[in-house]
Amino acid sequence: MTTPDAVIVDAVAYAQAIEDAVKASAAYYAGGTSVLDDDAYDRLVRAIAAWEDEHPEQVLPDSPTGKVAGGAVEGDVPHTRAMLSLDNVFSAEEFTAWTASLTRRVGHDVTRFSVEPKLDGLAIAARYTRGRLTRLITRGDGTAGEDVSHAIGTVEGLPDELAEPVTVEVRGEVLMTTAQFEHANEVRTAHGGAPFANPRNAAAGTLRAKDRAYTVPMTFFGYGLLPLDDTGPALAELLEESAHSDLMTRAGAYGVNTTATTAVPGITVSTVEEVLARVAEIAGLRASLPFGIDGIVVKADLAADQRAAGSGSRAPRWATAYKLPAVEKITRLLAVEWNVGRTGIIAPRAVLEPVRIDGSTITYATLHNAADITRRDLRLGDHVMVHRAGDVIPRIEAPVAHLRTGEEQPIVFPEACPRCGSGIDTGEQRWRCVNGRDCHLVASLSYAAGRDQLDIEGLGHTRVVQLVEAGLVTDLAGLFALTRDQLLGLERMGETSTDNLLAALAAAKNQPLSRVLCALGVRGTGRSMSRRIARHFATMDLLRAADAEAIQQVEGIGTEKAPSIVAELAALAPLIDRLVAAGVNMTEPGATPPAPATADGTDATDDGSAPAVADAGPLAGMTVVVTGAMTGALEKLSRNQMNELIERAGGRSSSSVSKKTSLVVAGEGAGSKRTKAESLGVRLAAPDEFAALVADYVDAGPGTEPSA
Ligand SMILES: NC(=O)c1ccc[n+]([C@@H]2O[C@H](COP(=O)([O-])OP(=O)(O)OC[C@H]3O[C@@H](n4cnc5c(N)ncnc54)[C@H](O)[C@@H]3O)[C@@H](O)[C@H]2O)c1
Ligand SMILES: [Zn+2]
Repeated sequence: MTTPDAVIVDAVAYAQAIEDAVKASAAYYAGGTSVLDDDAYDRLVRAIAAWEDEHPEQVLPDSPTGKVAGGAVEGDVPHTRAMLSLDNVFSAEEFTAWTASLTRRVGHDVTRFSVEPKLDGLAIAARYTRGRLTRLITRGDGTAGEDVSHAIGTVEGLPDELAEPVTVEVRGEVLMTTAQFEHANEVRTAHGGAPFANPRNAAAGTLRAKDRAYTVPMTFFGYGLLPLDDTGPALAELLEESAHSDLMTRAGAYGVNTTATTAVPGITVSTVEEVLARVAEIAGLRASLPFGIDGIVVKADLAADQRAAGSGSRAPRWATAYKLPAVEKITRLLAVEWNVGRTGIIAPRAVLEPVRIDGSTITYATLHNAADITRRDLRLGDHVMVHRAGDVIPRIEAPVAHLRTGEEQPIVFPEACPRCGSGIDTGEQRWRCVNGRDCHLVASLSYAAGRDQLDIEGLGHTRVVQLVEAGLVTDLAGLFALTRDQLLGLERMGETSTDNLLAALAAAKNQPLSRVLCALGVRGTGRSMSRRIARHFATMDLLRAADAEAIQQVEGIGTEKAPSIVAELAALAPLIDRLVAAGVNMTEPGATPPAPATADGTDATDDGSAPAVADAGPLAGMTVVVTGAMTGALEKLSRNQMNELIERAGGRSSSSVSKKTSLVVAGEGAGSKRTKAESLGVRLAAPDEFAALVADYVDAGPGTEPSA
């Protein structure tokens, strides 16, 4: 209930709203997919009710308000006693108010409540004659339902024969458990049918379907037991006078399934506080239940109290549904991402148009595997029913196929591992990178060897795969332990390439700390962040000694990122130690280490001496943006190397031009950034001019100190 109700402005909109609601209800109760999720439907009905309050003389006969099933369903088998809906409460306050009105109607405080889960299926009346199940009837409009006796034998928990030869009517909910729902959709799609949107929908559709080529099981939970016309007078009276909880015990003894068999059995309690405690308990178990519930039903347990409270035309006054937040919403599928897990499993993940479900905004949902996508015929742009319960990862239940516009696009499956670029083993339902558990290693080594990190020439992706597959390297440090013989033993590895690779590896050991950090792949720190950290701490030792608070001194690192960087570095400690042992440089040339903190925790520089952070260099205090192609002395530098150069010279590199930019180095072909700099009056420099400005820093290659 986070979205406000729609407001109906005139009679035309009112009539349209009624038509929409009736159509949605008809689909909802018949097992079709409603174009509205429950929240949207409830909001629409509330808007209709609000308009009717203002215009009581214009209420249309089709209006869903005040009717069982919104008046959208009919039936031709009369019920012995009306099968009603339930009124709702949404909070402890509303519930307490409800008990107060119950007290008024009954004439005294109700001191025995029955509390049971509100099962999310559909109501059914099962008639037993001398112990044999003879007829199944849906709720219909409440006074008459539809005969669905064809479903006898497919509903677990509703035995063909009771333990006693009694003539009674059992009422309860038919639903599909999560497992039954998945099975039903498998069978259904195998028969060419469209998958059901959710278990409730599947149960409604399955119960009403006649002459299907297949049957799929459902489950029944009883919550009512009453006499039929030919029930013997003694039993009839007993049933009329029994408390709800006793009727449930009796139903169980007859062999009917009830909530007593679940993790959330119906119980009786005597106070409002106890009811609320049980509500909280059931709500807490909701996500772990093997079937859906959408609330908790609270009933006056004693027959006398129920009689005294009576019933309205739509709902009894002696019971109410304490509704839980909806766990399903309709939203759109925008994209599918493919992520590689620790074991190399490649799993699709749905990117959704953000939608609020049960208090959180959902933007991703699991999609299990590729076959699952195909089976459910999901397409990009589809409206989809998304389910989220508790902390369980949200999942897409099904596309709302009749909302398709024709603009939907097929979902493209990856042809290579999205992490390491190797092949994909599609032999099983769950796709897997051919490198399996080593996928991550291949990817992280390839990344570490990349041009902007350790820049190890000759160590491309294929070579990395080769090294990993041969078992020669198991982590980054292993690269530096490779021997000439080991390399020569590899396929397509001649003397020259071996020596070149060894030389490249030796040179890589002299890369500055910023690049080593980046190569380590510390989560949350890309290239520029690694540079900022390295310049701030100057040495790996000082960085490793820093706590979260100290790391927050680095620009751009906040309270969230800092502890995670500390944790990552701690986890990487053994690897860092091995890199140090292998002789890898762990200092940042040109950076001055921060001054140590004094005993009282303040910076030593607080006494007015020079600030610890190096502010020397020709670019001190400047923010510099590079655009276009570099020429002259800078020609060979990649964009990343240019940024390194700027930072060595005391500046700050940035990729976008703003009023805060101090200087834009505009090379050949510079376009919009140059124009923007001009319009903002930001200083521009040609590559040669800039090269002269930072001349002292240009040649400061890996591991060398600036000549200044
Ligand atoms: N999405 C749509 O288009 C659409 C259309 C119509 C209705 N709806 C939804 O249906 C709901 C209202 O419909 P309703 O009248 O079928 O249900 P309800 O919420 O009014 O509840 C009454 C029903 O609860 C069930 N129930 C479950 N456990 C029970 C228990 N322990 N004791 C007694 N009854 C129990 C019974 O089937 C009973 O008929 C609304 O929440 C609405 O959002 C949605
Ligand atoms: Zn891979």
